[in-house]
Amino acid sequence: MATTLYDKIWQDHVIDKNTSSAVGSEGLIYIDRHLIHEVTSPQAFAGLDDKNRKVRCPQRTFATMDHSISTRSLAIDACGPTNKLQLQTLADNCEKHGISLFPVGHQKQGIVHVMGPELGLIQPGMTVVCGDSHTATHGAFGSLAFGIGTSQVEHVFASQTLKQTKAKSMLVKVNGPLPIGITAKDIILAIIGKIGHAGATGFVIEYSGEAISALSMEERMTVCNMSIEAGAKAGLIAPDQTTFDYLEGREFAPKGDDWQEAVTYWKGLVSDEGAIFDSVVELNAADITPQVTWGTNPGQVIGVNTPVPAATDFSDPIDQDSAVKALKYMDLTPGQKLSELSVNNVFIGSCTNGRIEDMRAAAAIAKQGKVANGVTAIVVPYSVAVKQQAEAEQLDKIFIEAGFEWRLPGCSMCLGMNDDILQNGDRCASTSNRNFEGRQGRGARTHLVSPAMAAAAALAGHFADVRDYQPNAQD
Ligand SMILES: CC(C)[C@H](C(=O)O)[C@@H](O)C(=O)O
Ligand code: SF4
Repeated sequence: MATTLYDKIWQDHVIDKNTSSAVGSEGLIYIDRHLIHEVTSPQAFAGLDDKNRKVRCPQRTFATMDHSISTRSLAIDACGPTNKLQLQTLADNCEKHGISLFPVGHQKQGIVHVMGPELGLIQPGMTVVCGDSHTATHGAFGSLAFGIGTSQVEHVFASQTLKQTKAKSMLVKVNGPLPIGITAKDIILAIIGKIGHAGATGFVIEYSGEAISALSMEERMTVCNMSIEAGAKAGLIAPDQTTFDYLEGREFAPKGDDWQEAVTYWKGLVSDEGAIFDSVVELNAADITPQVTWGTNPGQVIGVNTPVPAATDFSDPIDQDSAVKALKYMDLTPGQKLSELSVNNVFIGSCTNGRIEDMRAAAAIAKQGKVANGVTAIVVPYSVAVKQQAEAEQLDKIFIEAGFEWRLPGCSMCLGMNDDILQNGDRCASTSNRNFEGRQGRGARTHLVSPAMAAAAALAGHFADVRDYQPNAQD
């Protein structure tokens, strides 16, 4: 029978091979990689300690510091005693249980969803979990990756397994080549705009189509990262030559004969011709324009040249209600042009868009002008490796010269668990993935955009169509 990529990974990981792979079936699955950070691991470690248990597979578990760290200083007490305690607790727990930790200042430190791929820890066909909702990022490698709660973190620590319910499968096809100036971020925002922020609830999404196949690994990670913002359990992209080229030679990738054997296995990790999906959604890449969220969920999104909608534009009463609330919170008027909307903050970073390619795209715009008066713009690479690469390319100099701040890696203003917090009434063009009320600070207003769009907003002081900037500025 023709099966999907999701079915194949499920079947390869259910411990009892008699487990059904029908939607809704329950199975105990083996977990290949467990990633942890300072926020969701302490209670799980405490639970283990209470029961006198050990971490079953410390060699499959990797830790980093990302949420509670400063982007201005490497000192773990730079953001106060509570953050320091959280970070020190992670260090103590990793030491006690023999888990590799990449702390602040370490060459391999980065946001948890990036650290794994950069090291070659995430490979096609694996199951990957982390106590963090954006774990779906790793699906870009054709691995089944999803966020888990703290009690599940404890379960994985103790047993390296997890009870799971087989989700439904959704195929999202993005047909045709991507137009110039349109990025992976615009693709995923357009998808969420089409299906809604809960449109994939109960599903694992597989992304395919010409526009997806043409993406780099890092762009694929951007797409999969936001699967959760459509409500999906996970996002997947079948591995191909782009995946193998990215992985080859990375620290934890298989080597020699093991590499050849792995690639042979990975090549089979595709949905079979004729595999049945529970839902199929199609988009034409040519129709995608630079996206900007206007509301307070990532599905409330429009093209940069589309006027702000009115609640009455929506047919569903729930969407209408949510639009009324969002317009009020965001202080927007129906019909308003985004190009007339001033921003006073710009954040370029996060696990969605802190990649080297993002730094390059933003720098290509930044070199065309200066940050507008009254705008604070910060650029936060998502890992030490990206920071160093960007500095080797002198992108930091371009940003600083244009009036942006160049910071140390971490989650930063994506959710402000450090001191990168917006004030009441601030309006921010942000490359992160969530625009909920108060996400970047109480009363602050977040508009999700691509890195190039964020940089353009920084220079203009309001939203601007990145396609109006000179394309050859990237040279
Ligand atoms: C702090 C963490 C548990 C949280 C998540 O699960 O996603 C954070 O990363 C976020 O983006 O809101
Ligand atoms: S960058 Fe944002 S979304 Fe990503 S892990 Fe950190 S807080 Fe969560």
